[in-house]
Amino acid sequence: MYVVTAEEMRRLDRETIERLGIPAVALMENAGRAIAEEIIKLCRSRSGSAGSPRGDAGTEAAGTAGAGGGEGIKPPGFTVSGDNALALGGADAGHWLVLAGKGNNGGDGLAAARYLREAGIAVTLVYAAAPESLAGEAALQRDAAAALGLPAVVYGRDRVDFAACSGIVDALLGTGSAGAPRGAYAELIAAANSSGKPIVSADIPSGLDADTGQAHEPCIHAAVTVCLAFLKRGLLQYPGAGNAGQVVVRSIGIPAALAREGGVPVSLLTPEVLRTRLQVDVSRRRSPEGHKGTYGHVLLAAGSLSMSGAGLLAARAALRAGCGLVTWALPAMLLPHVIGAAPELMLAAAGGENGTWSAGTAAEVLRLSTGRDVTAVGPGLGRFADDQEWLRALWEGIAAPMVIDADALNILADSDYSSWTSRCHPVILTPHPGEMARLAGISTAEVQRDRIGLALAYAREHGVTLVLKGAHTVVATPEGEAYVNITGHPGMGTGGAGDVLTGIIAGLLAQGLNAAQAAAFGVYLHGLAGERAARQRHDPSALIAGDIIEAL
Ligand SMILES: NC(=O)C1=CN([C@@H]2O[C@H](COP(=O)(O)OP(=O)(O)OC[C@H]3O[C@@H](n4cnc5c(N)ncnc54)[C@H](OP(=O)(O)O)[C@@H]3O)[C@@H](O)[C@H]2O)[C@@H](O)CC1
Ligand SMILES: Nc1ncnc2c1ncn2[C@@H]1O[C@H](COP(=O)(O)OP(=O)(O)O)[C@@H](O)[C@H]1O
Ligand SMILES: [K+]
Repeated sequence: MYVVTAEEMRRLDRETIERLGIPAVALMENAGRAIAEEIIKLCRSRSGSAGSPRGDAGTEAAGTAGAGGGEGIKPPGFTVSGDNALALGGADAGHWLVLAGKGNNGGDGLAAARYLREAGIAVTLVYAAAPESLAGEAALQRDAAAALGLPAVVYGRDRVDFAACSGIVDALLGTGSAGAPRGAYAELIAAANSSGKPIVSADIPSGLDADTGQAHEPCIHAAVTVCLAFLKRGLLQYPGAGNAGQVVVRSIGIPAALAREGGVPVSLLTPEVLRTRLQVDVSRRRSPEGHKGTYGHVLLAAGSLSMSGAGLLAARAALRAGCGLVTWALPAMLLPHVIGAAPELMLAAAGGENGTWSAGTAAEVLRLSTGRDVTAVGPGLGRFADDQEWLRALWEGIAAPMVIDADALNILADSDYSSWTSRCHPVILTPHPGEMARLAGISTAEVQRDRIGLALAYAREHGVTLVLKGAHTVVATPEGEAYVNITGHPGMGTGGAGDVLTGIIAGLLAQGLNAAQAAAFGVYLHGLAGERAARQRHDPSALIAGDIIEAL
């Protein structure tokens, strides 16, 4: 599933209209119908009649519906069914307010209003601006609604009774919105939010930045957002993702092929995207003849006296991710204490005698990395004298992919690593927002302001695969593509969860996945395992990092 900016969306709209010759109003009709269908679905689920509604009398009259249930197989008969998607199926019809802006987002809402009326739902149009100010397709929708006799009021001139309605369609502002909502728009958004009524937003909640996910003041709090054609970046990024409610992406006649051909760089990380865009074998088939040598060997340089557990978590996660062998290099003093903690691991003393790392251990890590398929560094590493020289020696000397996490990222942030000899093998960086802030030399708040945009830019500029962790982790590649993950949950905000991810990604790299595949699939599996682990406990907040490994 493609994820677009407002600008990309406008380009795809234009191409559909100008190159394919589909009239703009046809797209708007499809949008209106999709919005109405989702509202009807919401009405049905709220009134408990979620089952497929029967259409016209024809279906029942044919006498063939309801085969099964012990009645045996009935012979096929003549059937007719209605447009079930636009039928209330016994749900309370209610009365909806349609808040319409003067742009095309408003036009979508006006088209939806006609379909709602068709389904038997009473609608009142609430214009944010004088109806005469609407233009183009939105004006056409205004006139169609008027010709049909849909009641309409103008905000500021007429009274709007929010208390009496059953729900609100937010068609005030869409991808053409700029800055914080002004005037009547702001007042309508505030009134809709405080009404307590369910709000269904057309395309994006009004007041949301469609690209960054920043919520202006005020911004609609939607129960459902019917996103049109392609998912907008702002709906995936917090806080916007929190304002959107349940997001449904509906097709309106803009072919996905246009996004593909047009090089839209961002996708939602789904099994289908993993299979098709990233060509990952998500079934993780193993050859019947496979042996531990087939599945690769991870070297992990991690752990120190106060953070040995980080190394252990990463090492165990790499094994659970399916690699053949894991060697954990750690400070010599720790080694006797972790023997047996995970009998499947191989241990190698590489650090200083006092349980910490030292610059002089780089030579030993380099030696250990020979013949290993991947080296992961960072979990529980700590900082030490001349650690920049240490990391530089590994960066320049390890002839295999590297995963760099935790304190190794902080070392990198303190280094001018663009001046280091460039590597022939890929690097995956896995920062959380705080580490990302140090790497990019900005504040954490600035990192969170547009995670997708930042990840794309940083990965391209530095030639690395970047895993920007946190809710909706972004994986960005040096080639300028990005994948946004939505597996996982806030219960995974627990010490060591990131170390587990490092191990998973390293384990996948060892099995021959390329950097983008290992990062994306690793992030996806990590979130999925977190979900599964949470289900096994009574509350997601009880999750600890080790549970994620066991759920892999
Ligand atoms: N064929 C198509 O094009 C398709 C379009 N589609 C739909 O159209 C939407 C995009 O429509 P759009 O480009 O007309 O912009 P839209 O979001 O309605 O807002 C523009 C209006 O808002 C106003 N305004 C702006 N900022 C403001 C603020 N802060 N506070 C107050 N007012 C503000 C601005 O007024 P101005 O500032 O220019 O006076 C202008 O009048 C898209 O999200 C989707 O729903 C889809 O159905 C697919 C087919
Ligand atoms: N709200 C959330 N939703 C989904 N995943 C989350 C959420 N909070 C944290 N995570 C995931 O948990 C992991 C935490 O990693 P990190 O902060 O590096 O922890 P640590 O350094 O303790 O190992 C990351 O993979 C992150 O994406
Ligand atoms: K909207």
